[in-house]
Amino acid sequence: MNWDETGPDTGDLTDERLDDRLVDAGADGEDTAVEAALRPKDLHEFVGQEKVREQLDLVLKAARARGATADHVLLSGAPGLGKTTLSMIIAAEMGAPIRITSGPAIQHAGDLAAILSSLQEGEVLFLDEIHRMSRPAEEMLYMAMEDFRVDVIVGKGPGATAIPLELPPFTLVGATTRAGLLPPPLRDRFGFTGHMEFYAPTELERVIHRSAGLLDVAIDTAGAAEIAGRSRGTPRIANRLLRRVRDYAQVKAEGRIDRDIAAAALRVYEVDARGLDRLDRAVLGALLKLFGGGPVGLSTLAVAVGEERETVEEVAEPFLVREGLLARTPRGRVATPAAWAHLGLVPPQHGAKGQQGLFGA
Ligand SMILES: Nc1ncnc2c1ncn2[C@@H]1O[C@H](COP(=O)(O)OP(=O)(O)OP(=O)(O)O)[C@@H](O)[C@H]1O
Repeated sequence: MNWDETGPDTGDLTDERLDDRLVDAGADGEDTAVEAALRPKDLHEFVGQEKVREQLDLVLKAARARGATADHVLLSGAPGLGKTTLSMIIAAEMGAPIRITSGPAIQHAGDLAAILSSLQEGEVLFLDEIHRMSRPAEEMLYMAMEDFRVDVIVGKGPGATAIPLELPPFTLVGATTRAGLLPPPLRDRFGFTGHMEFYAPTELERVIHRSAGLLDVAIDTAGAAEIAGRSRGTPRIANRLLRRVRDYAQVKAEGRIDRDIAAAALRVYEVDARGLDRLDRAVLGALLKLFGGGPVGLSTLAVAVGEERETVEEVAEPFLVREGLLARTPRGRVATPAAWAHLGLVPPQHGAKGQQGLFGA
C-alpha cells in the first residue's frame, strides 16, 4: 500500500453518512423494529456478561422468594451492550410489567411524578440515560426510590404547598453510559449495580448464531466468526452486520453465509477485518500518512480528514483508542505500532521524525 493509492479520500463523509454508520453502537430506526424480535427473553438466553447475570439472578431469585419487589438496579456500559434487553428480562423474571422512558424525556419533576404515580405495584421502570435527567426530577427520584413517596408541589411562590403522594413499590432500572456522571446520592440508592463489558468475539458468535436462527438465515461457524470479529464487541453492531451480510448472501449466494461471503459483503460496506469503517480509517490514514504517526493536534487532524473536531473526537477516536491503534497524549494524537501494521504501512525511520512537535494539540 502506498500513499498515492490510499490518500485520505474523505470527500463524502457527510453528516448523513455518519448517521448511517453500520458500526455505530447507537440504535437506528431499522434496529428498533428488528431488535424487538432479536432480544433474548430470559437470563438463560442472554449471552455473556457472566458476572452481571449471576449477580442479577441472585437478586431476582431472592426477591421472588421473599415475595418482594426487586431492589433498584443500575446498569452501566456503552450503547448496544444489552441494558434495555436486561431491563426487560428483569421485568419478565419478576412477572411484572415494564415502563420504558429516558432521562432526556423527563425535563420537569412533574413529568416524573406523572409516571411514578401511574405505576402498578411491582412494575419495572426503565430509565435510560438516567444521567441526563433534570436536577429537580433527580431530587424527586431520590425520595421515590427510598421511601416510595413523592412530594407534589401545588401552587407557586410563598403559597406553594407540598402534597405527599404514596407510591406502590416498584423497581427502578437505571441505565447509563457513564456511571461516574451520576451524583453519589443517586448512585447510592441502587441496591445493585451491574457494569456491562464489551463482548468477546466468541460471545458475539453466539449472539450471531442465535439471531441467524431467529431470522432464518443459514450461517456456518467461520461466517459467524468473520462477522463477530468486525462487530466492535457490541451485540447491536453484530446483529446489524449480520442483516447486511444476509442481504448480500441473498443476492449473491442463495442466502448461505460462510467466511468468504461475510468478508466480501463487509468489504462492500467498508467495514474492515477489525471493525474499522471508512471514517476510522480516514483518521488513522491521515495520522500515519500526513503526520508520520503524530503527535498531531486534534484540530489539525480533523481538518485533514474534512470533519468536525467533535466528530473525530467522539465518533472515531474512542474505538481507535480502545483498539490500541491511537493514543491521546498531552502533545497530541499518536499512532501506535499496531496502527501502522493495520494499514499495512511502514513507520518512518528516526530521521523522518523531525516533523514531531510541529503540530500542537
Ligand atoms: N447479551 C446479549 N445476548 C443476545 N443479544 C443481545 C445481548 N445484548 C444485546 N443483545 C442484542 O443487541 C441489541 C441491542 O441491545 P439493547 O437495546 O439492549 O442495548 P442497550 O445497551 O440498551 O443500548 P442503548 O444504550 O443504545 O439503548 C438487541 O437487539 C439485543 O437483542
